[in-house]
Amino acid sequence: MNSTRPDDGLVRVRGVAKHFGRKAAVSDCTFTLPEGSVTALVGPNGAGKSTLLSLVAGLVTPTRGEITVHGTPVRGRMHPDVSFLIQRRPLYDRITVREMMRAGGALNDRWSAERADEVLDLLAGVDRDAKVGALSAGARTQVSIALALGRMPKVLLLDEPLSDLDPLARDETLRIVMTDVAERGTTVLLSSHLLTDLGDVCDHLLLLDEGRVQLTGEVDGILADHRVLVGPVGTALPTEGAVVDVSHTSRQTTVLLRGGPEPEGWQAEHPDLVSLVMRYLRASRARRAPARERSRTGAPHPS
Ligand SMILES: Nc1ncnc2c1ncn2[C@@H]1O[C@H](COP(=O)(O)OP(=O)(O)OP(=O)(O)O)[C@@H](O)[C@H]1O
Repeated sequence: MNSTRPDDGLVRVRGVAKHFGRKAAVSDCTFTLPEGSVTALVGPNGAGKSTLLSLVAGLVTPTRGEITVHGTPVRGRMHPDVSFLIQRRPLYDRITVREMMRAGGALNDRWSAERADEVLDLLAGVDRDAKVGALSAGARTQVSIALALGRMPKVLLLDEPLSDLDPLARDETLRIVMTDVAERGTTVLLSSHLLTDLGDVCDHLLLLDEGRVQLTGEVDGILADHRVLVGPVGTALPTEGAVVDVSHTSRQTTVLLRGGPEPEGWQAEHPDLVSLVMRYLRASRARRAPARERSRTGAPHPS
């Protein structure tokens, strides 16, 4: 019986940190992934996304904190309900797709050849007799996803599944993942820098910066909690809510505001996912930039 209440989330991460020597790759991360949710994991290079995915997968042991899947701790071992597609698809190029699938069956205690086959049959289908090394980047990704889903996971972790793919292959890869979500209610955590591709498929967002969670929750709620304000240069910044990012042209100032009432003197609208994340990323870069850069972009000084 599943002892996890729905509002507990299928995946729970509490106070998790991971240090590599003196470097904190992930610090004090707390979030939940509700069952059946599709979460975009975004953040600048080096934010800790791959480390966080490896922690949830159980491939890396946290320095502090606890991760559970379905109430069972994940610590230093791959959880049976989790599949992880790592960034560099580890496939054997010299064998055929059929042999690769057989290897998948031999290496996993729980394996559905039928499920893996279904994934290979999606879209144009993958030739089982082709050598893995001869496949296109899109077909390689499809084989990797077939191997991941053949394990019948409840949680699918994807690290940059769309990198190196052309727009059609990106779209098709996301369709394969979303088919699994629709048919089996799989919970997905997916890291990517390709924000426009994520907007259509992700209902939750996890934004990391310097190893820390900046935003987490339902996309709709996060967007509703933010406003993009546009006003003439010199308009006083809002005093309520949190100013995330400020940018100027010669005539107008644009502000990303989190929370607070709609301020007077500004034109306000809620951002879309891409503009929200872009403004957080720019604010993050400005925080790390020298003071000279901060004064050029008008970004707020780190508090
Ligand atoms: N095995 C390791 N040993 C030492 N440092 C590491 C190790 N793995 C990651 N790091 C460091 O931890 C930080 C986070 O790295 P990580 O790869 O998780 O970031 P990321 O958000 O996935 O980056 P990218 O978008 O560039 O893939 C970086 O500073 C990285 O250099």
